[in-house]
Amino acid sequence: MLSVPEARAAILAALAPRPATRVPLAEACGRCLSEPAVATVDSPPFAKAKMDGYATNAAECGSSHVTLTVVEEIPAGAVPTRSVGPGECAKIMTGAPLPDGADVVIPVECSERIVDRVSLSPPPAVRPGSCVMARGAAVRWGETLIAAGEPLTPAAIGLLAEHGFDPVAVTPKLRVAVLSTGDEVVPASLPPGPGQIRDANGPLLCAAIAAAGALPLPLGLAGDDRDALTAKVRDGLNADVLLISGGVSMGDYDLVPGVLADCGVRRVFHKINVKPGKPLWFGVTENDRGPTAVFGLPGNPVSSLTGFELFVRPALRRLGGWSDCEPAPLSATLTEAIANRGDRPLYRPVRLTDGPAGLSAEPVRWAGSGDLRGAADANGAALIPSESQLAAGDRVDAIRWAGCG
Ligand SMILES: Nc1nc2c(c(=O)[nH]1)N[C@H]1C(S)=C(S)[C@@H](COP(=O)(O)OP(=O)(O)OC[C@H]3O[C@@H](n4cnc5c(N)ncnc54)[C@H](O)[C@@H]3O)O[C@H]1N2
Ligand code: MOO
Repeated sequence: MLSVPEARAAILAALAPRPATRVPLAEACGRCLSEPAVATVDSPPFAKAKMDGYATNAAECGSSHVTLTVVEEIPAGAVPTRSVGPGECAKIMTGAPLPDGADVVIPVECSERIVDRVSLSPPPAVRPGSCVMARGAAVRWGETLIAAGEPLTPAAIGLLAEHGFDPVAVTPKLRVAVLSTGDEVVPASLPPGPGQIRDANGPLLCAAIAAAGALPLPLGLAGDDRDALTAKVRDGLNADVLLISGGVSMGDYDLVPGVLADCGVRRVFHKINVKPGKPLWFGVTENDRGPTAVFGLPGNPVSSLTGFELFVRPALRRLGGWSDCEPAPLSATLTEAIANRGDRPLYRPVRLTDGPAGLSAEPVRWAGSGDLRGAADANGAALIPSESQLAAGDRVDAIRWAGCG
């Protein structure tokens, strides 16, 4: 059986970033540029006033009182029509270009206007550049703004806008189909009959997909019937990724691996040495739309969630062109003793909290891979090695789940 790192490496090796698409900049947040963005202008493009006030030369500001002639007014958006010489200044608004001859702005609070002259009380130690943002202080033309493979943040979107990247070439928003299986499962909106349960995995996985910045495509439910399951799977293979929950283990009705093989999905691996999530199945297939990555996630809801965080999210990052696809490695201090008597490494739901002594991991009450109550109290998982007994204060590796603070 593959270890977690081996399984993740096999997934990342089997997948490649999707080809770029041009989208309006407003739709690009969270996605990756397909090539680096290079500055098209200096920023700011001209030396500009950082305060409303009077632009003049620092040489005029040597004494605590100085009276200057106001030669013009420069609102933001206007261009100075003349330079300022000795004994002169220009009234200027925040964001307006400095006139030639000026290298400081004295804030309006330090001034008293007398018709076309102004009496300034410059703050002590005014130096050239005071209250001025120099041309190119933030960015120089031609420098790399954002590398390919970095997910775009709101600030990055603003930076791209500043340099005219609209529309912008990014990896496409991934479409992720979600199918829940099992005769016992009914939609969450309906009352379950005897022996039945509501579908928790469909809504859980759709929420995790959305939190990962992809587009969930809910396919609903398929019972333990080979033909019905095959029809739904074929539908799901039109997406970039298909997630199927349930039916991947050893039971007589665990039809998923067989149906996927019938549908031409090439198995990369089945089963991982981890708890929860051991029976996870992963494969890929090619069709008219390009490759589809297929995950058979174990039916227990916390197994599906763990499988998503450990394997599906990195796969989405890989397809989305991220340069770093691995879950962020965290190290936390256990707040209480915890044992793993099993023979598989355990990703134990915990509450991760930042404190003065660093990150702590508090095990939540948890009854195992069917216990969503415990998982909902957690915001991540701590890795407890197989057959180990850890004490309060021991350090553990941890991961944070998406969408949890
Ligand atoms: N003989 C063996 N039995 C099992 C093994 C094994 O190695 N040998 N592995 C166990 C492990 S570990 C897990 S995890 C489960 C996963 O099995 P399946 O993926 O086949 O899932 P199901 O049997 O369909 O369901 C398991 C469990 O989860 C419930 N479930 C299923 N779908 C949903 C849903 N959409 N929402 C909420 N709950 C769901 C289902 O009713 C079962 O209780 O197999 C073990 N068995
Ligand atoms: O690995 Mo299963 O996922 O124990 O619950």
